[in-house]
Amino acid sequence: MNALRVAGGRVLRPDGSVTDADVTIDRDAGRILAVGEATADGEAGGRVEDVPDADETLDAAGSLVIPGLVNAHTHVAMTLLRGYADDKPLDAWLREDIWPAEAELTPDDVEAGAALGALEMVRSGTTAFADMYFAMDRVADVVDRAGLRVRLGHGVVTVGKGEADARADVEESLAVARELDGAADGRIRTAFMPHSLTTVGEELLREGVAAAREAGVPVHLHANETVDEVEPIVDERGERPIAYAADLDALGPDDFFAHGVHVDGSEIERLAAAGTAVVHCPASNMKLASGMAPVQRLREAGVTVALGTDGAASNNDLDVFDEMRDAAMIGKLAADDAAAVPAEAVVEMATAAGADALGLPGGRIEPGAAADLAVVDLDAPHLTPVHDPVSHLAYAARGSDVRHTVCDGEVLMHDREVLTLDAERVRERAASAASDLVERVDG
Ligand SMILES: N[C@@H](CCSC[C@H]1O[C@@H](n2cnc3c(=O)[nH]cnc32)[C@H](O)[C@@H]1O)C(=O)O
Ligand SMILES: [Zn+2]
Repeated sequence: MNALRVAGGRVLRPDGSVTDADVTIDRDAGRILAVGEATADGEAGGRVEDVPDADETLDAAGSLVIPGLVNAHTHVAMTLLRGYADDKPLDAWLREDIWPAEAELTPDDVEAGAALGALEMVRSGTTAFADMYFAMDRVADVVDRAGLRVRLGHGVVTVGKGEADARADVEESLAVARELDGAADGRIRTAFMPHSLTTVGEELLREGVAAAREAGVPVHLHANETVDEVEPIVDERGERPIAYAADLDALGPDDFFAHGVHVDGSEIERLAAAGTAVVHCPASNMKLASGMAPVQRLREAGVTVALGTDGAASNNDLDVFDEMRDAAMIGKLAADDAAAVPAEAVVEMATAAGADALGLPGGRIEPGAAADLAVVDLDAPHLTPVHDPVSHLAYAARGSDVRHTVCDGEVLMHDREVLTLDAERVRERAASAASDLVERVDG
């Protein structure tokens, strides 16, 4: 066996406690073998028996070992549009700026943007994400190379398209979902991804969801993001969006919806009963002034709530630490209660709940779990003193505090050096793709 030991750190356990422990990983299996009490010489010992000698050790002294963070909703190649169009509401932002720019994006551009996003995620301790975009074979290549885990899908938009183009978009999404599932040694999983309940017509939604059920892949879409999106559904159908989703058979236990900002009590009950997860994207919701998701109420009702950055054009970064802080802050404001959405809750949302929402392994540091973790350097002024490491994760730490990132037993970043991607090249390529893109759009 090839063993990797993350030694000498403090480990965040699934119950939210933090203990001094070494984490021993079976690299071949990509699994955590043991979480042992650390001894003076840094060897796993104490209560853990039969822990193999390490072939490689990652130093975690003075650091906090946490599950790899999960970014449960993004459009990773949108890093190319970071800062391209700001300060507009969703509908105008998409129609006036983003969609016209995306119409010019080539598969090479998507690959360049996805590589930049992957670099950003590895550097900030994210090991798994959900991605809705296009040219998904290119995104899959990047994920494979970067060593990350993903649930990806081709996003379908049918508004403004003719029947043939609309149908082809649905077929593309289903083909991606069928063909890429299980790629990269199983690190790539897929979903059918209609963009939203208003940007895809009813007939194609119904057909696509039925085909997704047949293929055994989940459904991921944007739901209840803005008032402007909820109103037409209510006006035309006389039912709320989540009821419409249920009517489409899109409200299943493996499905996960982004946003869930404007959900009423009946919709919260339906989501909870169906076991459909909600991906809260607080920064995007604030930036586009979409509204405040009722996170505390969703969680109290038993809905699995994960965290997502959404695309870098509405955030404007892919740092899940920021998302934890934003979720806690806006959650308190929305509930008018400083005790709402506490530190432990957002940490759980960014780890175990994220993995559960996406149906991916990871999210917990315990024997048998996927070896996906991040090591956060606590040796920094803004993290001193350490009264409560969980508080720091939620409120004070940032992505740049991550020293090491491990996914599926592979070290993706070691002492802030990304091993799987050439950081310099990735940045240069993305910057030049972005400036060429803007020239094409404006010219
Ligand atoms: N095949 C589609 C592409 C859809 S990908 C998913 C889409 O979601 C868009 N998007 C990004 N952030 C958000 C958001 O917050 N709400 C809704 N859509 C978003 C993104 O720009 C992208 O166009 C087409 O032909 O246009
Ligand atoms: Zn989105």
